[in-house]
Amino acid sequence: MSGSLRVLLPAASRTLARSSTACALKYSAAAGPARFGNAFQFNAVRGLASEATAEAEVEEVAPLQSLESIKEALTPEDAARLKLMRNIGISAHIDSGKTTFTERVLYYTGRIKAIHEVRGKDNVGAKMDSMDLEREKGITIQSAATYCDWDKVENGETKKYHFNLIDTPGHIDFTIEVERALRVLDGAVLVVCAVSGVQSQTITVDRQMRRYNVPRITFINKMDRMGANPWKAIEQVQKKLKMPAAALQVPIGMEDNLEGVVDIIEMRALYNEGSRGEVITEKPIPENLKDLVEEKRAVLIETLADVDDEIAEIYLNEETPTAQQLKDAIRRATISLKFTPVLMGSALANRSVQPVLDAVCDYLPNPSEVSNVGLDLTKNEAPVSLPPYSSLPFVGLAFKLEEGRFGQLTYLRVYQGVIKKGMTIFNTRTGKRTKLARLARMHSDEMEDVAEVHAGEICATFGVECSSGDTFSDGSLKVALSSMFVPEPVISLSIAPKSRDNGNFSKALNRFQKEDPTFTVKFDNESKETIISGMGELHLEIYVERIKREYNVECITGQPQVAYRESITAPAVLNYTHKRQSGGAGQFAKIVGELLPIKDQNVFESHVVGGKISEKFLAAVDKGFQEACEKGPLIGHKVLGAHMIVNDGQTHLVDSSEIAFRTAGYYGFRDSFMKANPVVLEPIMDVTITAPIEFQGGIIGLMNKKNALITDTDIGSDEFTLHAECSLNEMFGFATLLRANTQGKGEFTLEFKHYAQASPMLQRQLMAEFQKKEQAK
Ligand SMILES: Nc1nc2c(ncn2[C@@H]2O[C@H](COP(=O)(O)OP(=O)(O)OP(=O)(O)O)[C@@H](O)[C@H]2O)c(=O)[nH]1
Repeated sequence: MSGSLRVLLPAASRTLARSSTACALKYSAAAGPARFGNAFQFNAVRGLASEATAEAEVEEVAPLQSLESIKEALTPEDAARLKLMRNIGISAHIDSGKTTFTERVLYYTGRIKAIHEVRGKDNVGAKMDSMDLEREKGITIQSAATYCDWDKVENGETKKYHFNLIDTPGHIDFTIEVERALRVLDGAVLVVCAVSGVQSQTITVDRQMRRYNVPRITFINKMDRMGANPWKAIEQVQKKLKMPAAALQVPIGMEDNLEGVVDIIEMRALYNEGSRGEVITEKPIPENLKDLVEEKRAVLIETLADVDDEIAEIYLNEETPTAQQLKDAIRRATISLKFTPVLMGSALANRSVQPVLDAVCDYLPNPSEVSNVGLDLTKNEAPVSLPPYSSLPFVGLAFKLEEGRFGQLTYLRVYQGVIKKGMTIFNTRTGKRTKLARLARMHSDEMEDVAEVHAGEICATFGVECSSGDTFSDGSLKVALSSMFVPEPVISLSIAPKSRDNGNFSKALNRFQKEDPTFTVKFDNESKETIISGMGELHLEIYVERIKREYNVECITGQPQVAYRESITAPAVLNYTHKRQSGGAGQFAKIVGELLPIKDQNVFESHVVGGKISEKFLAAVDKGFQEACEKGPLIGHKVLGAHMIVNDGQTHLVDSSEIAFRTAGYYGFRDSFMKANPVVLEPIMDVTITAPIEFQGGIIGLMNKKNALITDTDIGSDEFTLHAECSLNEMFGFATLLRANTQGKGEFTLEFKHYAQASPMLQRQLMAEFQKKEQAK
């Protein structure tokens, strides 16, 4: 995937992405989940984080300031403020009920006065789905940020917790939104459907959360549905997500008769009463549930004993832990990513949402319990920790850009210090300074102006020139939180406005490109076409629709095209001389070396000794090589997997120049490439299809026809899920096909898996098409 970063990120982030990997092992798990500035570091340390979890005693990352000044920096007011703050996301498979759940959270916390359903009859739509398109399709496309306060009673005292909440989309095509949200969150609620259990997207978001070390609590929703089975869902969390999990509750009644839950830690029954379930009434545990409660409490203790030393000791001594001991252990194990506590209820039926809010306070970390790591740009990008204390200099990350009614809106997470209206902030990538005219806290598409925002918080600013992923400081620090993991676009299509462009078409493309790094736009000089690329058909379809609705520009689009890659399968000799003698100054450059296959990246290396070719000329060869990799010789697609080594060559005193060496790099590569057994690679996708059981045979037949490799099938009570690997090429138009074959009841997701060699027939066909196009020029 490194190729994607090289292509998609601005130059500064590129350097960070590469160099920071080297210091990845300076990782501290002991202090809680460490967040690195860069996803690649996560990949590098993920093994540590997920396998050894918090036991991994790795060197702690030093803070920017001295330890003494850090200690002094934490004022008692700040400590109290942070203790009551939670930055959380809500993630799940499509249609699990995230938006419905969030709507209840906003209602119960008093943030909104009425509940509107997703695709509800009142035509208002849920608060968090603010785009028209979202309300129409009933899906969440953009993540929306909001905040609310939750009054929690602790030992008879009411404490006001402050939540920053991000609703994230479930569709794989909008996966970058999920990645962005996770980067800035300290914890998450994973919503799982009580009937469907762990689904394909649950696994994807879980993987994303692991990448960003986000602790999570699990909420099993839709307990009011027929066939709801929380125990099966928990088993799936353990097996499919490979995460120790246990219920903290037992449902009172099921399906239509769901009344509330038994809290098996405090041993009390909690009933939702009132027309919106807003009143929680505590009662003794119903007689008929006592055995089940005992059984599930024992399971909870046993599961915790496996992941927490204190509970293990109590368990081995055959003692019973107290409620407080259990709570402390759950908190420790959840924050160190060793366990996920499971709660259950129904958002739609207004059952048992409030205990989830209590669990967020009890078990998810506050910003000071997550160690965030930045890179010190003045010290060779050495990792530095950024404690969320208000008295330290300001550092913030722009994690999302959005064109709002009031101009460009930039969402910021404040990692350190305080951001104030009127202050000048400094973009550590571009060096640009901006005076902050406005600062706001967002509530979906509405906002509330504020004068200052403290460390740990999320806010929005206006008119700040930047790209998504840029770091800001007050000017006294030069640190970068660096970029997020950016998946590579796998699909492209040509697009043109139906009538003459009055500027709106380009405006729309510029804006979407800036907001969404997985959406790219380029102009193909040869075909004179504008090409947009993205993560799937739906992803691009949504943008075409938004250009029409938001910019009033109807577009004509071409057939979707697969992003193929060209690669080599054997080593080849490099020996190329570029010589030109036509009047004026001549050109001369000779390079000798080899071309080798390498996995998932393109690398240029020089082994030239004794200054036979100067550094300047070698850099020019590298440029020529990179240029050639942009358009391969076979079918004009990007090259992936080429390692060019130059170990010898020749220069001419007068005729050698950078241009000459760049040309030699370009043509030398192409020449060797053709001798290195070249092949075309095509994207292979992970396909997950869910549909009612009666369609199983038909769908298997459909996938066999597409030469898909069926890797797994799961049969539920009324639905089945099929997992397969299939080339993207074969999956075009699958939405229509699946609809037709399942009476519109089937669903599927596609996720890029890897590149694999295309069949000889497809290669021949693509090459013939390319040659025809070249000849027609
Ligand atoms: N029976 C039942 N239906 C629910 C429940 N929660 C949500 N739903 C329904 O499930 C559907 C999907 O709910 P959403 O809240 O839009 O789900 P989502 O996860 O936000 O969906 P995306 O944004 O498309 O990913 C809607 O029709 C809801 O009314 C529940 O607790 N019980």
